[in-house]
Amino acid sequence: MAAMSYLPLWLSAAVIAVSIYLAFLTVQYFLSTLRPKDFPPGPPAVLGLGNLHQIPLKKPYLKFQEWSRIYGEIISLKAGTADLIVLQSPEVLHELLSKRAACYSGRPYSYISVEHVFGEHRHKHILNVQNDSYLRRWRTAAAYLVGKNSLQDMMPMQEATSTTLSRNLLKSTLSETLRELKKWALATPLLAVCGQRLEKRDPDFADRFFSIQKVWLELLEPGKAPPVDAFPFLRWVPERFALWKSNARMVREFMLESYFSYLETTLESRNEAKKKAGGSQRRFKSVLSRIMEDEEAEREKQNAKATFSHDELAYVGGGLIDAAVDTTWATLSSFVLYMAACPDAQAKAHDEISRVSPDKPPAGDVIESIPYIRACLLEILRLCPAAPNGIPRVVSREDNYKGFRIPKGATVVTNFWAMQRNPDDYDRPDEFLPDRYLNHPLGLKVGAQETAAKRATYTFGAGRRICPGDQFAQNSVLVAMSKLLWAYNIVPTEKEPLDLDVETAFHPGLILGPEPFKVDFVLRDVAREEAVLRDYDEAQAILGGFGL
Ligand code: HEM
Repeated sequence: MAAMSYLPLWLSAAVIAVSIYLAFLTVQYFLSTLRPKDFPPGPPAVLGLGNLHQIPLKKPYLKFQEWSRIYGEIISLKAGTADLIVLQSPEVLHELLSKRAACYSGRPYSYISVEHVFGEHRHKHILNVQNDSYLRRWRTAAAYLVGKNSLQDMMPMQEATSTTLSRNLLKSTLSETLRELKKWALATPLLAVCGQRLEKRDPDFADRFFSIQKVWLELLEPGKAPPVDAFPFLRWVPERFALWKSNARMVREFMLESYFSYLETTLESRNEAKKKAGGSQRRFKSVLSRIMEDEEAEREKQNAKATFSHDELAYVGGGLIDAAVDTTWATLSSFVLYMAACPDAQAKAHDEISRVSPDKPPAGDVIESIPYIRACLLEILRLCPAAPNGIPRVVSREDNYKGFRIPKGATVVTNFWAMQRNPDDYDRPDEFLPDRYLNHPLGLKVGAQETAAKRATYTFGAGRRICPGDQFAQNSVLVAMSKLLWAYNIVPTEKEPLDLDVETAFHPGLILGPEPFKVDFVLRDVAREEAVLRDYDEAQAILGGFGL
């Protein structure tokens, strides 16, 4: 105060005003880390931190599940000043994401992704597309993965990559086995989306793809990347102290290179097809080539609808492939792990596949006649959802659910993990019991409440942003598993039982896939080797017939 008396009056007044303002901001900051009374319930928040210290950086869905038992189907958390809403029941998922889609279909802003990875293409990447007319256009285009006829057209591609996987496993050493599953997971959407065979790319493309994808997922993972959204000052740390900046650049460069290469491949094959027009060859139309065909037709019309630019198309293709690979890989790998760990279930699956396809590896249409293997897939999707917390949404305007206020700007997380392990719905929910789906189409236990919101799986999300690759992914995994089960016994390499514990056997990142595990693919009998090779040759001939 003594020092102030030497300052001119106006300066003293300014210092006091600034101090009051800063004090006000500080109080406001601290108060906004506490949960308002009318928000959905949740664990008590601490002044200054909210619930930040209680939200685990790894496998948060386990903690959310614990909280669902205490606080119910919808909880709210304060991550510092940010609001987080966790949906934990099919009913709240259906009500908010499907019925109130207008309010819950945007994606939250992520500084690292938007500013450092997407850059000038920020409005084109599906992970950052908001609930607007571009989303509708994007989703209409991706519908080539959804309709019944489109799924049928894709089937030869899924057969071909599954046959290649089965053939490659004949000669794979243990360390190569899991890599083969990854290559399959990339090869399938690559063929479907841009009509390119993985074998026709650089030999190191798959390895580069997976190492960059790992870096990319870590940049999205709380705990691996610094919390630059909660603490903006971290954005200004120079690159030499902020590894995430160079990692984001690496992801961005690979994204540009790969996305535009998918588009170039499609353009080349379309040009080739045009040159050969009138020839007898049937050509496969990938998702991107179908979109281009539609767009050309649209441009020829007067009053044409808006069409995609070259760059937008590259991002449609790239976004689809990126979203497909790790999720499908995780699902197939979990399936393989559970088959090896549960020999009784595998024996039933073997019986079923031998019944429907006694003499040769099954074709794609087998997926219509394997209810037990389908039940195994549903059980894998229930127990090991590849994205247990989905992809976050943002609330676009304030809403109210059963008297609870849901604030504008809150991030919404869907906890499929808790929904799919709820003992009120499922008998012995933590166990692998595929028969539950034979006893009830939704896998529900006797006496479980059946509401319109209940589904066989929630793993693909809900509402306007539901996964567009849902059926395509399920078909891919079913065809691959059918071919693998036809040819092989999947057995643990070592005597000890395989670990299935989510805490130790599964990766803690955003995608829930198994940590490396040891299994052998042992031919069920030697005669099957020749059949697998023949199946592979036939698939190659089919791809050749399609001009691939
Ligand atoms: C088992 C495999 C898969 C799982 C578990 C899975 C799961 C999911 C989930 C949970 C979402 C977020 C949905 C929501 O916000 O409600 C999503 C979005 C998405 N998925 Fe999948 N997915 C799988 C396979 C695929 C495949 C094969 C493709 C494409 C070929 C694909 C393309 C996408 C795209 C483009 C989005 C973003 C959609 C949007 O934001 O509008 N997914 N997926």
